[in-house]
Amino acid sequence: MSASRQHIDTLILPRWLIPVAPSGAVLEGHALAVDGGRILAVLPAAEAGERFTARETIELPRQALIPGLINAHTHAAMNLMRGLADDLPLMQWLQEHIWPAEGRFVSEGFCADGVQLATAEMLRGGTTCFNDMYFFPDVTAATTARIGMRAAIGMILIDFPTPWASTTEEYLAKGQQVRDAYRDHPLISTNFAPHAPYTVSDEPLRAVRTRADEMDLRVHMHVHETAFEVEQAEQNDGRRPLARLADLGLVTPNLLAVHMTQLTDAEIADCARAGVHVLHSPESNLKLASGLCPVAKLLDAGVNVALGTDGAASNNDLDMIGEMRTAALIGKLAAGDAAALPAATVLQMATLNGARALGLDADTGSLEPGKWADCTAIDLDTPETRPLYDPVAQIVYSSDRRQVTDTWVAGKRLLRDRQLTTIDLDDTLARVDHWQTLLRT
Ligand SMILES: CSC[C@H]1O[C@@H](n2cnc3c(O)ncnc32)[C@H](O)[C@@H]1O
Ligand SMILES: [Zn+2]
Repeated sequence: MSASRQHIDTLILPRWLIPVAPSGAVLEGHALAVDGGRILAVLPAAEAGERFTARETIELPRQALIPGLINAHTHAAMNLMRGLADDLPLMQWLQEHIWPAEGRFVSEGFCADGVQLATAEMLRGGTTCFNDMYFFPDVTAATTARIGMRAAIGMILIDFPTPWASTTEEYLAKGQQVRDAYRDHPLISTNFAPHAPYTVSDEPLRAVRTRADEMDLRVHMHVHETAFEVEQAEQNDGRRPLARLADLGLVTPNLLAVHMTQLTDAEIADCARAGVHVLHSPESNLKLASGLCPVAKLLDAGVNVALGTDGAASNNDLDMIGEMRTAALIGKLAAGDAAALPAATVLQMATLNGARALGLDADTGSLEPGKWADCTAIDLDTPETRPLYDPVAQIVYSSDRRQVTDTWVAGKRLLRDRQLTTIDLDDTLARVDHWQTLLRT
């Protein structure tokens, strides 16, 4: 009998298996079969016993297994600036605090240590993939690949000199080097990341548009974050930033527009027609009092909306479970409709929609055969999450990131029973202490 069974790497047997796609069903008594880092099958546990023998069988009798969460917008290394400048509006926060600190302290070492802290936080919170926009993207990519997490790395661009590059040509050339170094890497992908309409002028944006079209790469950018941004653009340029981006040929299915708190109904329809993806960061929008993204309207119009935390200096955490709860609650308020953004929709925003935005949905974002085994186990057998009528509602509305017990990326268990397997936490925190002492001066 066993001779006819296929020998595979891993069988995971959770109490609830929530694949997100092809259907939003919650499966009980099912198994996830993993081999070579990829999902081989999602099938009834009894059938799994008949079809497979596994090198490792992992029983998770208290847990729900979901696709790994995808943090679709962050600045990972900014974890070292968590709490550095709070309770300020965006432009004062950036101009008076964050940009001066970045000019003084951001370096290869800062980014390596900041990314190590951020990946530790994300893996402990069930996130398996993040989309990053920050200086030294080469360091972010190398650190993330060493740890074994998945990331989309932004080839950043901004009109002023920074510790990473000085001129448009240098930003683009150094970005291209990162792209070349990680071409075909199983964990690292790249995109263009011009900072925002108010910090990148037309010529560099034309260069991005040409290259993004040629390479079919995403363009990740903060857009319509605040009313001030839109008003300033109207005064200075006579157009709203989105209209300027459209004139530059950037409003396409490759645009990943972050924030989008200021949108007319006509702009929502334009985004839907153009296939723009919106990366929603509700907690950063709340903390900086930037505005409300009309998520329900965007979803109703057919826009793909994914979820991200933004950086830890404006959130102040990289907690995607908390972000789901906030997105659901604020989404209902913004829509004036308690039925808007139900839990299953928000879970999809934090998983499959993120993968779609990043162009990674053939590889991750749901628990389907052929995709990488990027998944997260959440203990729902706790006083805080009982009684349990609906596991998806319980994850979004009642659970906490500390209930995440295990996280896998490409079949590798990076968090095992709450212990990180590829990150030395003591070393990470010692490095954080060093930066805290420096930044405090
Ligand atoms: C060019 S690297 C990224 C750049 O963006 C800054 N940043 C972080 N969060 C935000 C935000 O919410 N809006 C605008 N800019 C942001 C970060 O500090 C870096 O300078
Ligand atoms: Zn941001």
